[in-house]
Amino acid sequence: MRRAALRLCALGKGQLTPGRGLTQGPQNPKKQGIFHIHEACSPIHVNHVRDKLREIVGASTNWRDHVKAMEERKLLHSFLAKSQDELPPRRMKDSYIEVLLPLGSEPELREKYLTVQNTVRFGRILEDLDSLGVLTCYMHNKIHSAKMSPLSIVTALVDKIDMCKKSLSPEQDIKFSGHVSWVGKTSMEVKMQMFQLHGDEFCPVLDATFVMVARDSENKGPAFVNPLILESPEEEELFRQGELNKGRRIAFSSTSLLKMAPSAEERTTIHEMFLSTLDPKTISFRSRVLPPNAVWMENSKLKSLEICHPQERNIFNRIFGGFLMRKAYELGWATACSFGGSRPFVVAVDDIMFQKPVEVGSLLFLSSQVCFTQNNYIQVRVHSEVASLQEKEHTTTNVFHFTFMSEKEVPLVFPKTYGGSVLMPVSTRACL
Ligand SMILES: CCCCCCCCCCCCCCCCCC(=O)SCCNC(=O)CCNC(=O)[C@H](O)C(C)(C)COP(=O)(O)OP(=O)(O)OC[C@H]1O[C@@H](n2cnc3c(N)ncnc32)[C@H](O)[C@@H]1OP(=O)(O)O
Repeated sequence: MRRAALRLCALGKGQLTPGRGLTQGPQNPKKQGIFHIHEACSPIHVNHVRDKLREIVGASTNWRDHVKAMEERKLLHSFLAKSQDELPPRRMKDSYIEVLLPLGSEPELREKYLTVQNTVRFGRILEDLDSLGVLTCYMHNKIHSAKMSPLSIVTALVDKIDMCKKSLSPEQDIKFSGHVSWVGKTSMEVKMQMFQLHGDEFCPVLDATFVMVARDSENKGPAFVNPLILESPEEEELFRQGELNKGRRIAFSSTSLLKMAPSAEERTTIHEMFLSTLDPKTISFRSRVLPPNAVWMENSKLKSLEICHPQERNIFNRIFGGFLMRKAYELGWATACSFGGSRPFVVAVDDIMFQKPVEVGSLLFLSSQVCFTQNNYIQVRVHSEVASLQEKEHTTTNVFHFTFMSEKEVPLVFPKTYGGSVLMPVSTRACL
């Protein structure tokens, strides 16, 4: 949570420009990143991405046959490598894909992506990014002699998504691109970009970094991925960033407030915030009052429940990560909207960790709250838990962090409890 907080701090101070800046003019996407490496690529239609994934994995098209399809996948076990050295290295361009979302030319498709404010549903974009990320990884690990892959590739982490534009038009075509930019032993980092047609050029609107993990054919244990060969200084730099990201994630998880107490500076900030909410008319620690233009964090909460029907399954008969993200995002958006009292625009998404798969048939409990605000910015945390219909026990599957920009300046949020102040990014408060 603390890194997301620091990003908001930087946004508030104008230090951090999401992506390439909100007012970016038209650019030629072929000139960016590693685009020039694959000039001849023709984009896949967005509807074909899932069909391709289904073919690669051999997933059933109806729920009735899902057990049989999974039994067939067991046979692919023998194609799994015993070590990474057995696998041929791949270039970044081997996994490079472009996907077209023709909102401009296909009005029937537009309906699925449309908001009532005549913008594009970001939740749908999250679903497309998730599917594209997985397809990119299958391209990287493609066995040319086999139609089906022995790997089950799952989303482990949405490291970050930065929007470079406030809102997207539902009437202009969108193009996605993605490629594997770093590999470990069983994990891969994927970089994705999104562009929207403006005049006759595709302009950048979003940058995303996801981490995918390869599992065996039954999705029960880890599986090796093909190594990566680097062909230019640009690719070496992307790979180096991937290494740094891995190190940062390890360091970040070891400083989690679930594992260690707040630092002296953080404790001081928490205490000062607590003191600022004490009623000056009493000398009691129990008598709390809100400072002007502030809201108790607890009063910003919204909750929802989803039943995870088979329709929302992924190719491995678990619940599709993109669906979980869409539902969490929409609850987060509603939380920001009701808190700020005006229309929020998503600015960034950080650190969505997929800790456990969600089984089909589970009950999905989402709970969302504002955990920090600054000027027009609202940071929302959505916590997701599942329970089966039979067992009452709840298990956390994800924690989502969304940063929104509201049309109007928003109130401050104050935690009433120690738990609330730990959720609050104290390091961000310290930088106010
Ligand atoms: C039309 C009809 C339709 C028919 C049906 C088809 C329906 C189609 C509709 C959907 C289509 C699209 C589907 C596309 C698929 C989407 C994917 C998903 O949904 S997936 C669903 C959503 N996702 C899920 O459900 C996943 C749930 N999570 C899990 O299962 C596990 O936490 C785990 C497998 C991710 C890691 O398990 P763990 O025991 O920790 O594993 P290990 O210790 O063994 O480490 C292995 C490697 O992983 C690394 N690593 C680990 N964590 C992270 C991290 N946070 N950050 C970074 N890295 C991480 C670690 O460093 C190591 O790397 P390396 O050193 O080897 O390189």
